[in-house]
Amino acid sequence: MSEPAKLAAGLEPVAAGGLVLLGCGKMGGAMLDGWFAAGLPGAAVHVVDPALGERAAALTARGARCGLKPPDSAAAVVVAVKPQLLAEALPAVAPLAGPRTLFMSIAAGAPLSYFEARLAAGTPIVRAMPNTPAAVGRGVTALFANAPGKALTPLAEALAGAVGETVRLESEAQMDAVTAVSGSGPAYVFHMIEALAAAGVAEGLPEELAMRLARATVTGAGELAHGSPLPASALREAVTSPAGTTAAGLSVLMGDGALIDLMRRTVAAAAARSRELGG
Ligand SMILES: NC(=O)C1=CN([C@@H]2O[C@H](COP(=O)(O)OP(=O)(O)OC[C@H]3O[C@@H](n4cnc5c(N)ncnc54)[C@H](O)[C@@H]3O)[C@@H](O)[C@H]2O)C=CC1
Ligand SMILES: O=C(O)[C@@H]1CCC=N1
Repeated sequence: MSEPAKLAAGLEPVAAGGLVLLGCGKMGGAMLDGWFAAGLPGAAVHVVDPALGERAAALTARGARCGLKPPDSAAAVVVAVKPQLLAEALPAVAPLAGPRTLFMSIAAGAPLSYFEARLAAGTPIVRAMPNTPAAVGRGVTALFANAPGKALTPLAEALAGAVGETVRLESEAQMDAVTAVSGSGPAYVFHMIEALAAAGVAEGLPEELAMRLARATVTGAGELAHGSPLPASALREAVTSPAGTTAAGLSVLMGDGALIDLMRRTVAAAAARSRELGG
C-alpha cells in the first residue's frame, strides 16, 4: 500500500470539517481527484450526484460517502452542477448554509446574488471559474467572494489550488470575460489541434500523421510557453525566420488581424452567453 499523500496546506478545515461536492461530472470530478491527490482523506468527502454510475464504487472504496442526502454540517460545499440544474440541485445542500460553511460555486453565469437569495444570510460564498486542465493539475481558477466570503477566500484558493493556479478577481463583473477566456479556452485550443490537422491533410498528409503532428505541436508549444519566461510574442518570433515558411503562414493568420478578430468575436460570444446564463 502506498503512503497517503500529505495534506496540502490550507485544506485542513475541509479535512476536519468535511466537504460536500454537489455534482461530480467532468469539472467537479477533476477537482475531486485533485483534492484526493492533495491528501484530502476520502472520509472527509460526501458526493451528492444522482448519476454517479461506476464512479460511486471507486469513491466508496476511498472512504467517501455518496448519497442524495448530505451530512448535517460541512466546512465547505462545492457546487458543480450545470447552471440550468441549479434550481433543482441546490435545495439538497441549502440546509448546510450558514456563516461557518463556505459555498463555492463553479457554475458558469450564476451570480453570487443567485446564491445569496437562496442560502442563509451571512453565508460565505465564493464564485469560481476553473477549467478542464485541472484534470492534470494544470488548471487556472479565478475567484471572487461575496462580503462574508472574503475571510474564507484562502480556503477556496486552497481547494482550487489543488488543481492548478488561482487568481483573485477585482470585481464579479470580470467573471463573464474570464469564463470566455480561460473557462472555455481549452476548447478553442483543442479546436486549433483539429484545424491544424485538417490543414495538414489538405496539404497531402495522412490523417493519423497530421493529427499526431498537430497534437504534439500544440501541446509542445503550450509546454514551452508554460516553462519559458519569454512573452508569447518572443516565442513566436523565435520560430519565424526572415522570409521563411513561418512568416508566409503568419501573413495569413495575422494578416489584417485575422486570428485576433476571430478570437475577439469568439470570446465576445462566450462572454455574452455567460451574461445570458446569469439572467
Ligand atoms: N466543463 C468545463 O470545462 C467547465 C465547467 N464549469 C462549470 O461546471 C459545472 C459542471 O459542468 P461539467 O462538469 O462540465 O458538467 P457535467 O455534466 O460533466 O457534470 C455535472 C454533474 O452534475 C450532476 N447532477 C445533475 N443533476 C444533479 C442534481 N440534482 N444534484 C447533484 N448533481 C447533479 C450530473 O449527474 C453530473 O455528474 C457547470 O456549471 C459548468 O458551467 C466551469 C468551468 C469549466
Ligand atoms: O461551456 C460552458 O458553459 C462551461 C463553462 C466554461 C466551460 N464550460
